[in-house]
Amino acid sequence: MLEARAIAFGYGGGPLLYEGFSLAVAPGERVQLAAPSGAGKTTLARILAGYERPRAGTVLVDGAPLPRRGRCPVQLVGQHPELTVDPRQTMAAVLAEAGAAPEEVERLRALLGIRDRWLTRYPRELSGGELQRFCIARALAASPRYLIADEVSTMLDAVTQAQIWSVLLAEARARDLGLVFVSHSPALAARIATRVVPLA
Ligand SMILES: Nc1ncnc2c1ncn2[C@@H]1O[C@H](COP(=O)(O)OP(=O)(O)OP(=O)(O)O)[C@@H](O)[C@H]1O
Repeated sequence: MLEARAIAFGYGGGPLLYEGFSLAVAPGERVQLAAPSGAGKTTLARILAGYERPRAGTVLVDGAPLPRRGRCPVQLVGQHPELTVDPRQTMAAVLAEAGAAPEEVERLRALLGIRDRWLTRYPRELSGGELQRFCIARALAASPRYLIADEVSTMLDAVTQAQIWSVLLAEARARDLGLVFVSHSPALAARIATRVVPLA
């Protein structure tokens, strides 16, 4: 179980975005975080994956806090893939970061349509959609128990969006992954979600 318990968060000394927010996600559940723009969905996604520390409350996986180093059981894929890759690394190195077996990397590459010729390039030499495929492959290669997907397909055309979500859905089902996602597309959300959680 992924649990956020009594989370309070505000940026700097600013007002709280939320207080006493709790959420529990079981393996296999696909939870849509729903709230108006600016309510703090992206922030909560970062808190759940351990990238932001709440002012109060805790994030637990099976009762234990997220590990401070090593592979995190909660992986985040965000809406700005260019911010999450090292610009000095080739894409082959980015993909290898998760430390997965070569066959698994190969399988994910094939599923996500990652071309051979992209591997020797640097992040700035790929389109946003191409880069996002790498970020999704890297997150899945880290064998997460929970995946947080924050508007992962916002920048993609309809065909690529459908392809990426069908991979995410198939992987989530096959691995009994818990999924927490943010999407501004009602049609997509209705297809993916097993539950909708309002943020405020
Ligand atoms: N690093 C930051 N420092 C200060 N304020 C921030 C920071 N990041 C976000 N905010 C503010 O915190 C609030 C929540 O932002 P967040 O991106 O989590 O909202 P959101 O619900 O994901 O919005 P959207 O649906 O528009 O993407 C917003 O008012 C935003 O301006």
